[in-house]
Amino acid sequence: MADKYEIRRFRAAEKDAPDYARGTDWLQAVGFGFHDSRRSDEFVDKIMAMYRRDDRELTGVYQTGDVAPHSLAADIPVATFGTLRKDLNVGYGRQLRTHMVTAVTVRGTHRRQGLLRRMMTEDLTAAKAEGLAMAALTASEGSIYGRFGYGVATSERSIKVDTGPRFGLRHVPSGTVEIADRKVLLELAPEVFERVHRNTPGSIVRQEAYRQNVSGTIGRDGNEDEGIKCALHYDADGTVDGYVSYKFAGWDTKPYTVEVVDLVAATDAAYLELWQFLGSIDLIQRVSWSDAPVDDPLVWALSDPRCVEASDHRDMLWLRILDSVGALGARRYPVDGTLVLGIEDPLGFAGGTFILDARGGEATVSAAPTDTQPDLSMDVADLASIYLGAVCPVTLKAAGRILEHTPGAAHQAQLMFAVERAPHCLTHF
Ligand SMILES: CC(=O)SCCNC(=O)CCNC(=O)[C@H](O)C(C)(C)COP(=O)(O)OP(=O)(O)OC[C@H]1O[C@@H](n2cnc3c(N)ncnc32)[C@H](O)[C@@H]1OP(=O)(O)O
Repeated sequence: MADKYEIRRFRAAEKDAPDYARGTDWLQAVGFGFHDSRRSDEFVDKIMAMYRRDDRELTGVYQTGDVAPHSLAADIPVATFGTLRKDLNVGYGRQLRTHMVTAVTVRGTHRRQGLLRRMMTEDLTAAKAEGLAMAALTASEGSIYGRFGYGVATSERSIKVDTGPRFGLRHVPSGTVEIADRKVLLELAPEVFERVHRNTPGSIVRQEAYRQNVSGTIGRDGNEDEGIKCALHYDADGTVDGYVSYKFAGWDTKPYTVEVVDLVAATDAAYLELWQFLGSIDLIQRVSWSDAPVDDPLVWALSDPRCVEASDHRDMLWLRILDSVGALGARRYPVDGTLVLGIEDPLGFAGGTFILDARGGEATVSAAPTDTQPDLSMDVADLASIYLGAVCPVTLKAAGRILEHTPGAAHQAQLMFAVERAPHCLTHF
């Protein structure tokens, strides 16, 4: 395979740079892999500008020999892989620089020849060599990434909220909500998100596309999205501490529905009061949101919790630990304790037996002496799953994924890996 394909890595170039076309070819290959329509040159320009702001690295796999007559040219990659780096909130406000993997595609006529495996192992090897302890992705299918050591670390779900007569929250507003021009979100969305990110375990800093999309500046087709509407929440001092970006689903959708595009609230009050606003929109009987938290205060604040119809509970953030000592040492632990963790890593990045000793919130992590018996043993993917406190080690033990050698160790891990509030990741990438 090595001589049939060549891997090239590069950054998105400036519009006038000679190698700008390399990035646009790469992007068209990504679009093809996800069954998108071919994007206009103007849209591609906008995406490339956003990629430059994120400082993404683009990886393409190219055919080295002659391509079949009439088929796509050799400079269109047969496989793509993109990466960017942002901070992950690992609980109690602590941040861990994370290698984010996205835009993974292999052209159908070149699939199952090991191209994904080659791109992934080379990329993770390079990230580890640069000192990163964590990689992350969001997956198109649940069956692909476990083999590479990724584990599900947060989940999300879709909700439909009945905003008819039975809708009502047990909450006395402390702030106010006003409608704004959607364009204000270009500036405000990153500011509000930054506050939310600091408060939310499992949150990853957002890529440039978010503020463009939620403000309707760059819609799904690359054009302005005039359907986007925006409401801002102000605290008692008049500071914007939350927003909702939303769209009306149209008069053909019954019951009449508003779809939440993005709901970001830096305080509990802002969250509930934005829902009070959504529940009060005239002519609307339903509000839907596809990125809702699994553990949602809305349900508990409603007088009638059955106003919320939840569906499609699904994996969201997948983590891949590249350095067990680095990742475990980055966390804060709410209870004292010592655990010896035996970690299997088929790719050889993070395996070994480690002593995790937590005192007063801080951890000391060290490689255990040879022949030390672990309290718990697990695959590196399972360590990733319990890392943010969203997946319970006792449940993974019950599932046969974590082996408990010391009675009570799984429960001890549950207590030690707990975080201050339910993890939720509002960043899709
Ligand atoms: C982070 C993201 O971007 S998520 C988006 C992922 N991309 C997509 O879903 C787009 C459509 N799919 C594709 O482009 C390709 O089929 C990919 C990228 C999923 C797989 O690429 P390939 O080059 O065919 O994978 P590769 O040959 O390296 O396979 C590696 C292993 O994964 C397995 N595998 C690959 N794809 C899948 C899948 N969809 N489901 C289950 N197993 C899979 C292979 O069987 C192989 O297993 P093995 O090593 O045990 O033999």
